[in-house]
Amino acid sequence: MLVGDSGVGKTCLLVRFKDGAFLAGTFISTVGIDFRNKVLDVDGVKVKLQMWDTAGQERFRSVTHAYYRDAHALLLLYDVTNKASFDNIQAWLTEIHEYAQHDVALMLLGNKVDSAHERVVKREDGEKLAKEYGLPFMETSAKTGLNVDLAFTAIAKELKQRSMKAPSEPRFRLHDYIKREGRGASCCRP
Ligand SMILES: Nc1nc2c(ncn2[C@@H]2O[C@H](COP(=O)(O)OP(=O)(O)OP(=O)(O)O)[C@@H](O)[C@H]2O)c(=O)[nH]1
Repeated sequence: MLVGDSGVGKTCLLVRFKDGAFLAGTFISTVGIDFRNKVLDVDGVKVKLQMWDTAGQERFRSVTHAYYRDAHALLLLYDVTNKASFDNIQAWLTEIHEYAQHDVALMLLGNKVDSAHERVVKREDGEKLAKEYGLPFMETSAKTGLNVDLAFTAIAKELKQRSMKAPSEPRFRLHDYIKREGRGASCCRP
């Protein structure tokens, strides 16, 4: 499930991952909730991701609350060109702790890094916040595709590991994976 303020790029990130395209131009805000499926091959196993795109607007909050409970993973986004969206991350985390399962896989993403001139949230600020909460963190761009596949693949690997419960397999470590694979990605252990 993708969550975060309105306009941070949740729908665009999802469309980039699903279809490899970027929705440039008019911003059409999500109404309520929407979903898309994608089947991934994760180390030889087919993983079907059902990805829920939530509306960031406050007026739809009660709708999205109902979906947290069933989410296995959450991508929490802010927009690096919008300070308020970053400042609101703590409020989103409070909401997540209230409504989501306590062991939900959670990742923090700072989106729109292609807009270098408009950036107001430094990468280090994202890293610091992620470290504070023990979250894996990456900067992404739905426009260029930077780290988009990586974010979803890392989550898919984590979910596959959790559902297979194969003790013989080496434990998948999401933090280490994104640190190794990410372009400009970083991770922060608690
Ligand atoms: N430059 C740039 N623009 C982006 C990026 N991702 C999204 N946008 C733009 O940001 C605006 C909002 O994108 P959406 O994906 O609709 O935002 P959202 O988070 O789904 O918004 P809500 O549905 O209201 O919650 C659109 O005009 C997009 O074109 C990105 O990575 N880079």
